[in-house]
Amino acid sequence: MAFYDKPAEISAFNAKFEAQKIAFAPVAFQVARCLLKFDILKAVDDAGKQGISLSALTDKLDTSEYGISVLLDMGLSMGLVWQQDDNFILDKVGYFLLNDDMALKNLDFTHHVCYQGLFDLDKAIETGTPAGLQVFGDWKTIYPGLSQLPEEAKRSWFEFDHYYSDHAFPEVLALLFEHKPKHILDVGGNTGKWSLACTKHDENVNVTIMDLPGQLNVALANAKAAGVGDRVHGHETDLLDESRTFFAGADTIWMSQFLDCFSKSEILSILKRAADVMTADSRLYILETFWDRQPYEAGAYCVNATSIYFTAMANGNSRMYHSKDMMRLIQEAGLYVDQDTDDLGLGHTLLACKKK
Ligand SMILES: C[S@@+](CC[C@H](N)C(=O)[O-])C[C@H]1O[C@@H](n2cnc3c(N)ncnc32)[C@H](O)[C@@H]1O
Repeated sequence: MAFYDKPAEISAFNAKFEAQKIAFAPVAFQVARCLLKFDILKAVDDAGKQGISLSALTDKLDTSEYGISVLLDMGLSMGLVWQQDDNFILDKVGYFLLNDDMALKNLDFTHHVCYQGLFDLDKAIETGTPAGLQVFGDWKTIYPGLSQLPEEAKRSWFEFDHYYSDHAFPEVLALLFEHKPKHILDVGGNTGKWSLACTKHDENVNVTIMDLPGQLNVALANAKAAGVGDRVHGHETDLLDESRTFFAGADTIWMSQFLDCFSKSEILSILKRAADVMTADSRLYILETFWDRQPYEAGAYCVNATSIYFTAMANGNSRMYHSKDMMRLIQEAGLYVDQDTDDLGLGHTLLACKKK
């Protein structure tokens, strides 16, 4: 990690400007979203290097002249567009907002899942509960409610989750199958994407998905539809209930983007229960995005911002961890890290653990 280890080199004058940007950050966010939603940025992009005037944009688009002008003027201040004479021209940040799929997924998730609930971030911090989640329902954590979220929130939650894991899965699949697993326990298997990838990769492997009932039903239906229903099995559980033990028939345990859904004490309890069903030959794989292991500062920014989703919306007590915290918990649970691989997928780390 080559960032966050020295004070910013910035003048007081510019630092004061940065403080104003933070004060108006939700405004900037919603302006960016509207410039995308109403195709204004796209129309500016389509106009190329010579750009396009406000009146030409008004003729072209369904949005009012007032709407376009007020959004684009803020777009100038945000560096999304620049102006030459009367024409607006797309600038670099605007280009990436329009074309970078990670920025689009993050924006979509922030708007549909987090935005309203973030109003209650202070209450979440004070109470250690996901106080923002009440905008969607009365669940203790977001996970039992995932399949019942409003349509747009549900779509963007799954797209966000899958965007990150989909990028990592092809690379980690090869690493996992180096050890020729026969039966994989996919803990928090969600919609079954990993189980389907494993059963496609190896025609003999079996997978048992352990998850809450809502997700498990969807995952098993997906496995059946993919023709691998006989090799993808279900084990319904709620791992917040410490009396629930792990499925014991697997040689390999897989936890992808899973432990970040739990507090440190919950992780310790989960890892101890995993260790209880492991033998000296078993392997437990943990795939996570640790903020300190990101190759670029942009990655650490996204990972730390995602932590706040866990605080306000998901459960009020979990986060994207520093890798040292996870290492301590792994040790305390009676396991050790046998293999530690960074820079997989989009800033993912794979920890292969064995029993001490
Ligand atoms: C962030 S998703 C990870 C999905 C998938 N493993 C991936 O990499 O894309 C977390 C998963 O953990 C499950 N989960 C959350 N809380 C749980 C609990 N208390 N018991 C069992 N599963 C839980 C959720 O239902 C969800 O499927």
